[in-house]
Amino acid sequence: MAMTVNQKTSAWVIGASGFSGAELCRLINRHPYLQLSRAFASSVANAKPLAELYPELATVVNIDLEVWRDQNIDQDPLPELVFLALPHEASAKLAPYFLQAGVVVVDLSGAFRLKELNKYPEFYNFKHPSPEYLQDASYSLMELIGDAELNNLISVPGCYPTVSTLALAPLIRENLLCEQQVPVITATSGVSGAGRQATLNNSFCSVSLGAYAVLSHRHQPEIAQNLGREVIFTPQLGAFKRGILATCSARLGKGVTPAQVEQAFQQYYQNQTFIRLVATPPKIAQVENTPFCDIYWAVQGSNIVISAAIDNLLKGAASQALQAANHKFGWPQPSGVML
Ligand SMILES: NC(=O)C1=CN([C@@H]2O[C@H](COP(=O)(O)OP(=O)(O)OC[C@H]3O[C@@H](n4cnc5c(N)ncnc54)[C@H](OP(=O)(O)O)[C@@H]3O)[C@@H](O)[C@H]2O)C=CC1
Ligand SMILES: CC(=O)N[C@@H](CCC(=O)OP(=O)(O)O)C(=O)O
Repeated sequence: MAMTVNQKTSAWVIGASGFSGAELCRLINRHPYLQLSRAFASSVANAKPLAELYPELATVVNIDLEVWRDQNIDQDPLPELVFLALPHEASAKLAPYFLQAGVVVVDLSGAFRLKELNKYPEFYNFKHPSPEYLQDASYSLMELIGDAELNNLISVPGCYPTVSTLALAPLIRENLLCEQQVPVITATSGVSGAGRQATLNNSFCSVSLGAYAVLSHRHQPEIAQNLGREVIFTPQLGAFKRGILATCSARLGKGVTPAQVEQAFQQYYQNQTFIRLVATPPKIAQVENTPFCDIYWAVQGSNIVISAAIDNLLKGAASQALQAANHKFGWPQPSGVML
């Protein structure tokens, strides 16, 4: 049975020891309508106060992490809302149990983002354990879904797809891009995008600006699905902690003017709290630790370059997840999101 604590809606975070999960705990902790009732890690070593893993949260978020066990679903009073900040395959297995118990699931992984089942073995390297949920999952790029209702399974967009889609969607939806020319997206992420688990590739001495997963990254089909057309997407890893800067280059359709481009961006985003249309190319520092996506564009003849930036752990993950929860439960969009 779902639980409401002190008039607030009860929420769990599973994966709270990870980077996105910890950000979520921080945001939920001061959300006016949500109560962070429990938070889970997977390893016994992380069964400790969250602030011991993230000292900056000391006196800010007072919660002890518990070790997640599947029996929690059958044995414990359940929350109304659960955030899954887990590896993709773990989310794909766990989400159905909560859904069957009537709990709203906000999943930060890629487990339910793609509608085509056969993309999972190809891009995620696993056979999907719960394919029947793929079509029902609501993909929550909030600035582009308008007033559409969200189902009980909410799939939060990936970090690169968030910034890339927000940069290109108004132009594509308004039919302003040349059909024959494939948009090219090159995006550089900070190392926190790879999660908290230390590996040689993300260690301090190894990271040096470079491309990876060229023409094979799992976010390519997600961006293409969002935009309804092919893109060339190249992710890069940069030697900084957090943030993504995406550069999108494309060709405008015949006769399309800079004024039409301006109008498209204004029409889509002028009332969106978390999009800022900026007059100079954004820098990562201006969006770091914020829930904003900053978008700049320049047109020369029929060429257009859009430069957009987000914080991967907030707009690319935790704050965007809260935007979706706010929409689902009918709370004002900025609740718990605006810093
Ligand atoms: N980092 C980013 O920029 C973004 C991440 N995401 C997505 O969010 C999800 C979390 O990412 P991130 O925070 O980076 O990941 P981390 O690697 O930092 O954290 C993963 C979390 O999941 C827990 N966990 C791992 N396996 C299991 C399991 N089988 N059952 C229960 N808990 C488990 C870990 O616990 P423990 O620490 O104890 O092992 C940890 O709390 C991923 O799907 C990721 O793709 C989405 C957008 C951006
Ligand atoms: C720098 C880095 O490694 N970034 C991750 C993407 C970030 C992420 O967590 O991906 P989702 O948004 O799909 O969950 C990667 O390329 O796999």
